[in-house]
Amino acid sequence: MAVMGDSALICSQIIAKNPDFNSKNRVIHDAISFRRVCFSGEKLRFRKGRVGVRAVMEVGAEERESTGVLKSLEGSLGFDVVSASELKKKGFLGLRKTKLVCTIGPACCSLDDLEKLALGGMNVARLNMCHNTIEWHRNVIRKIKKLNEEKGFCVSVMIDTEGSQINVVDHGAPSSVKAEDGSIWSFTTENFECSRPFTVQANYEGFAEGIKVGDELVIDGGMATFEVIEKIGNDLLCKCTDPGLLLPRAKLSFWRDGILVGKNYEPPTLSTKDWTDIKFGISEGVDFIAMSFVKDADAIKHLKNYISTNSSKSIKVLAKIESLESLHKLEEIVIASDGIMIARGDLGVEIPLEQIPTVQEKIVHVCRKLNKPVIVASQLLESMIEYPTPTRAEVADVSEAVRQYADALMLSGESAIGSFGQKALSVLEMTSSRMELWSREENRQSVLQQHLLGVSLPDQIAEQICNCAVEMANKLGMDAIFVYTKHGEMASLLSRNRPNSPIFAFTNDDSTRMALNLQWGVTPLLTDLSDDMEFNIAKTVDLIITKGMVKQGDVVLVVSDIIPISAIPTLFQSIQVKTIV
Ligand SMILES: Nc1ncnc2c1ncn2[C@@H]1O[C@H](COP(=O)(O)OP(=O)(O)OP(=O)(O)O)[C@@H](O)[C@H]1O
Ligand SMILES: CC(=O)C(=O)O
Ligand SMILES: [K+]
Ligand SMILES: [Mg+2]
Repeated sequence: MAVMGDSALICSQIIAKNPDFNSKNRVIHDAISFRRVCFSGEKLRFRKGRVGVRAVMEVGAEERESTGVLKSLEGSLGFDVVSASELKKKGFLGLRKTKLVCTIGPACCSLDDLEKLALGGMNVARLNMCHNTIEWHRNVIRKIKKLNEEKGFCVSVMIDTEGSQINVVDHGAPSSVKAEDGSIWSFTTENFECSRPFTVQANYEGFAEGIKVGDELVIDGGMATFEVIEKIGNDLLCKCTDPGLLLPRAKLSFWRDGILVGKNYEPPTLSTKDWTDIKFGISEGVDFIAMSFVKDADAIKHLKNYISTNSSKSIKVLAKIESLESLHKLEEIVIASDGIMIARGDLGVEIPLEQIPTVQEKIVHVCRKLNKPVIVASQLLESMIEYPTPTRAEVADVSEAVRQYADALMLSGESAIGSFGQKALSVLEMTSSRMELWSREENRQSVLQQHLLGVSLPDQIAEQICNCAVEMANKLGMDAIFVYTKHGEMASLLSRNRPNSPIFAFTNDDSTRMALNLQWGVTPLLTDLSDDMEFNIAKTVDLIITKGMVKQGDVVLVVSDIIPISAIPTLFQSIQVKTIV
């Protein structure tokens, strides 16, 4: 077995490097089903029996902690540094369940800043391709990967496409411009000199197509409103009817009789620039691509097909719900995608603001029903872009998203350009941990409504096993759930039930590990998995004991769906209970 070979190598390295490794380094080990005292340097017999292999593991783990030389042993357990230290400090129930996404921008792109965000609990770094150069993004991605590799973090990378919304390219001023009541403005796609006042350049050639005199042009969902008074070729002459600010890159939408118009002649979901950015993301090995302004499932399917033929690694495609159309086709989009982002910023431009809370709750619910991770994004702690404390209303908004059981929360400008990005992250971290604890203590968890996802019998069995496992873990107050999973399916089915105990997902697939970073309550661990499930379970439980992460009396529920060693072509799906003695 591969694991035995690796262990033998590690053991001989220890002996060679540490001739005076003495009895003080003795590892006294309480394991599940046996007790064994093992000395470093002891001649270990390598045979198929588990005792020999375990003994080597123990010596190796102790050695790594005393000198930090043998990183491969941390690898054999697969913990990232942040989860490992949280677990040691706070115990199983202290692990945060809600995942945190930070948008990386000029305010947090140095190696040092990124490391601070990683230490602060950032699970996913988001790069918005609307801003900055490809070179800048490449640099940031490489820094994150370097931190993961060299410092033991596990931060996934997401790129977010620019998308094809109609927005302002130029309004003749470096920052914002005020539109006064009754003032007349020309909206054009022509590139003009900065000296031309009252002129706004839009980014899309066909922006005025289908627009009629009398239609309303709304800026950023209500920052300012104009009435179209004349069409001159491709240009629109408009009168300001509701004064306000025009910001750089402000979004334009058209309304007729209180209904959004102009959707038939909008540009495609993925522009030429988006495809360039997607190719870049694939070449840099990002973990997620978030698609802006998704209209239907087709664009998602198209991108997923493209990735499956053009990327050597599996990259998850997230659909951003930020238009009226995407709300109308919500279920088909959720089914087609690998996850959802509720992009409340642009969504608030297309639907009345007072509808955002209920729409958010509905999307979170649909995602949980269909088992897709969901991110709540935009303006969570907006005031922290400028101020060091959040408003009470912002904290309440964050808590509500956690109470709704969103998988993840996202910082945008708060981290990208804000002065208090790390502090904003710690507000998310503390607020979500507090709400999770309250929900558990008050027994507020909402039970998953029965909705069978699986079509084939093995899928249905997996789903039922996960539902039962969580029910059992909650009822019996189990300390942790361990799951062994190749593609993350079982882990996500467990997460979907939002158990009280944390889920440790052991996988030997790096892209599965990085994708699980977005799933509620899952700590993904990259580890060697052998075909022998009993061996995997024994090995991982042992290592966790050795590293002081469990204590006597802890009860762990183990769920697995890996083909057993006999290579009989059947899936072996099981629930086991392990008590640490
Ligand atoms: N890479 C970057 N370089 C420069 N500025 C950035 C960068 N990323 C974000 N920002 C700034 O942070 C602000 C918030 O960022 P974010 O990407 O969340 O914008 P958004 O408008 O919510 O997203 P989207 O464009 O996807 O709708 C942006 O308006 C921009 O000023
Ligand atoms: C995140 C994003 O795209 C939005 O809120 O519009
Ligand atoms: K974007
Ligand atoms: Mg958006």
